[in-house]
Amino acid sequence: MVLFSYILLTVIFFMIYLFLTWNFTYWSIRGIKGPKPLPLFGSFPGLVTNKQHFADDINNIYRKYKNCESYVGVFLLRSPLLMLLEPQLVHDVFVTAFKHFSSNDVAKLIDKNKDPLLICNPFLLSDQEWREQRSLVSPGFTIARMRSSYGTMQLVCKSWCEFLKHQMNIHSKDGLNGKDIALHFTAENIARSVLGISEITLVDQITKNMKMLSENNNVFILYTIMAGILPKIINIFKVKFIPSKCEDFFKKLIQEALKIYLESSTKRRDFMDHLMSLKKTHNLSEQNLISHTMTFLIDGLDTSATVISHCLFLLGRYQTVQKRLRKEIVNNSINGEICFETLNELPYLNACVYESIRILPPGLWSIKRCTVPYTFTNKNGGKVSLAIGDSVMIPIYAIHHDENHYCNPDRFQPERFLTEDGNNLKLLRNIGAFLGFGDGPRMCLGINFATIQTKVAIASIISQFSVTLNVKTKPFVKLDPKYFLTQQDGGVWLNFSERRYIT
Ligand code: HEM
Repeated sequence: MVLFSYILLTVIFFMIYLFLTWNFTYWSIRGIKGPKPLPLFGSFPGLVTNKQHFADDINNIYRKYKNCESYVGVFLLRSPLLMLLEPQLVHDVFVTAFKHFSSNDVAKLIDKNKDPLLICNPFLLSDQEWREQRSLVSPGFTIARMRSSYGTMQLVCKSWCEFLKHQMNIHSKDGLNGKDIALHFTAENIARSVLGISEITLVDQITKNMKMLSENNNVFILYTIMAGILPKIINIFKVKFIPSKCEDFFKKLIQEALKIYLESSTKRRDFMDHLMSLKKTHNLSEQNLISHTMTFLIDGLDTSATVISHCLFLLGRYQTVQKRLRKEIVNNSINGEICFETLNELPYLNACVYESIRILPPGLWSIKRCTVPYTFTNKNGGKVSLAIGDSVMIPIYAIHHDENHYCNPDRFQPERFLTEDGNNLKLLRNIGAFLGFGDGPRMCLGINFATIQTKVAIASIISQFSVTLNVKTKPFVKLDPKYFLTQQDGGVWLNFSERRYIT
């Protein structure tokens, strides 16, 4: 009996082992090199063990192979991915060969019937649906529309700085949590300048619900892991991405915003106004209006807060950069305020924001699906042909930290984004070395709003406060393995001391 149980257990373990490893030859039989995958973990143990961040696992593979290969075969748990190591190939995927890779891989995990708030989000759409929805909303993101929200953004900054002074009085020893205060700002800013809502209790609830969605969405995280082990599961069932409680909250919030717009007697020229004109011209349903507005909250709130908190972290760590930035801001302010056109053209502020996004990009990697067969050529002359449904991984964080493109890559050095003709960013993007907002036809739709929102927040803080790192903050850049998203290890804790004399 004991012997029988022993044999049965061995057979079961062997079957599980076979199941977990049978497709690990996917790349080797195509002649593609890559790290030896581990059963269950695939090529990225950090994803399961939490010992190091998933993006650091990617970075290790990138660094090991980049000098001899243009791409390697890797496994996300059990799912095969072709990881690109040469920025030029990455640029091809985003721009020149876009039609071959026009879908985001994550879209396959979402069921739009279960998540009606996501039905119009361009990030999750493919083919004709994506083209239609993106072209419908794009005119809502023009610089002219952003300009019309700028006055409100400045008011939000004022109340945010007052909030910080108050918080510092209460928590002077512990410092303030950079991500929390940045989320407070982006939530209030989007609530007031996009939704037209100014009730502060709602702002707190927006932050709470967004955190639930991005940090504590355990069901969806578990489902993503299961889909990595059993890819076919996505054809059988999908889970809801937005928990019902959050969905109800956001739906009511946006319905309230639509009501405020309709009842207001002043003409607005903002994003909401664009959506309302679409309602008339394209017969947009209320559900579509709500979903387009939700895109702003889902894609824009946490990403911008991440950039603001990390930019403050790096400015706190590099005091000479902070002083130079303050000088630029103060010299270009009139009565403590910067006008919209000037804000857009401050070169050092721009460079600080882009350098923060380079060092700690909110999108650490990207996975694109092959939509039309495509062949990549390796630097050693080999080739690999991808079929529809194969996926490529773009190691954004690793490319941003590659010393071939950025010397001393961990150093915060905004000067690298300054050139006399101001073209350095364009150059880096064209060689596939800067991907903070993606590139090509699917490049971040909210880039104008995101950069203005981030710059106005940083300018207000730096002109009014000296920012230093609290002792709780680890000074060297390292991703926190406990979070799937971008977060400095241990969090960002900041001290703000009010500046009495503007110099
Ligand atoms: C600093 C803040 C932000 C960063 C760093 C950022 C970054 C990105 C990145 C890397 C992508 C993916 C591009 C790709 O894989 O092809 C993206 C897509 C997108 N972003 Fe942003 N984003 C930010 C803020 C915003 C805001 C405020 C919005 C407002 C609506 C927004 C809306 C979108 C949308 C709709 C897409 C999908 C575009 C498409 O697939 O056609 N983002 N963003």
